[in-house]
Amino acid sequence: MNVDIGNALASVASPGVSKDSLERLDEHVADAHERIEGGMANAEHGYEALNLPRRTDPDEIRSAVEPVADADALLTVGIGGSALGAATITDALADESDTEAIYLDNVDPEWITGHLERLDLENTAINVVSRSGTTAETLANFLVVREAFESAGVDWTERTIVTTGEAGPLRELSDRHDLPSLKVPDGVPGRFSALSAVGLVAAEVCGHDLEALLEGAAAEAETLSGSLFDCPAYAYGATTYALDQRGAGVNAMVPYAESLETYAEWFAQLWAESLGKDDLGQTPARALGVTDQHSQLQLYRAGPRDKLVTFVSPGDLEDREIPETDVEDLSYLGGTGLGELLEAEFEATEASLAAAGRPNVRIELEGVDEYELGGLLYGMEAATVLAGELYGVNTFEQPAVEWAKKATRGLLGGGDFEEADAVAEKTALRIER
Ligand SMILES: O=P(O)(O)OC[C@H]1O[C@H](O)[C@H](O)[C@@H](O)[C@@H]1O
Repeated sequence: MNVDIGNALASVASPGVSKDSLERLDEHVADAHERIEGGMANAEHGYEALNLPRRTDPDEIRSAVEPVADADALLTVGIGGSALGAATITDALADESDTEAIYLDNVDPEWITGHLERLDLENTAINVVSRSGTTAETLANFLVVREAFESAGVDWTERTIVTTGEAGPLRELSDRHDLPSLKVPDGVPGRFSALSAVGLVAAEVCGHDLEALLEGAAAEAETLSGSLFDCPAYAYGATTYALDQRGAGVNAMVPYAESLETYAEWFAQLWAESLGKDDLGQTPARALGVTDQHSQLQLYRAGPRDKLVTFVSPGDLEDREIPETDVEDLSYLGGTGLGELLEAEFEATEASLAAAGRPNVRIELEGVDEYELGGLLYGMEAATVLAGELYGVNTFEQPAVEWAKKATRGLLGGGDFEEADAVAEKTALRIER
């Protein structure tokens, strides 16, 4: 990926960052890079994720999924980092696949029932993913899915792959039923695990090229260096950090490709959980080009000056011609392509923000394929790690999320957790109809 930070400069935007400030920040980038390189070399928790392009073994994944390789549908049961990386990949590359990829990452009972009633379970495979093996939503959904398979007379043990940590309830269950299983690599937090089995099992079942995904990521890894001016990922991490320091507390991720909508969800988790701590962090927002030009753009161009917009330009998409028309006012559209229109809208929107002095950054891809996607995922992970170093936070923990997990467990009688008491102590001021 390439990154263009021109529209984030103080000469264009406010808040903006001057070239001089970026040069001063570059000294901190050099220190941060040294820390990151050391962490990678010593396989330290979190930093190890940046080694995945070299460590992940596609053959191991291929052999684990062999028993279900012919599935018409793959039900991935997982949440957060155990679903969004895989979903980003299979949604982005969906056109190349005959297998329907479904992600059960919510416990909405009607929605789950709808999927289970609709699918031909005999030709459906289950991909259960949980790093900890204890996440209530994932385990509950798995129990429900399992029972649906049993009721339909389908042997779920023949149709299930498990990806989890070394130990825990899901590992035990997988051992007990002798299920094909893969391990979430040590030192790799869920939201950084897209390029491991966590993200790649679904990609393999859907027929995507794992080697190309990893090669794209490895090429991005090659760019990591001690200067933001030599490394697109660091340029992004450092610029967003500098803009946040100057008041851009919101980062709206706006891919200009329908296929990358899920990528914005993945990025939101990565950015929010990694950097949102110690009263610091930048709030990720999600939007889609061109659709949200007609809903959110007004706010981004004329609302409070607290936002950075990050565009993802997908490069050339396979175009579709817009037919000629004899309606005079529409004649400018005839003979062009939808892709051309998309590109023009993107450039116009980018220019409109710059003209209003609103900071924006452009991430450029050369198409949406495995190689480019691998580079994008890796690049944004590296950007996040770099930003975490600059903020001085612990990028790889998420203690604030654990609090609500304990409260939920306490409420359901799954143990004695003082966090659950806070639910009963809620302050109420209800206005009734
Ligand atoms: O993979 P799991 O252990 O099931 O965790 C799934 C998700 O749940 C948590 O609440 C964390 O905040 C996420 O970072 C994690 O990705």
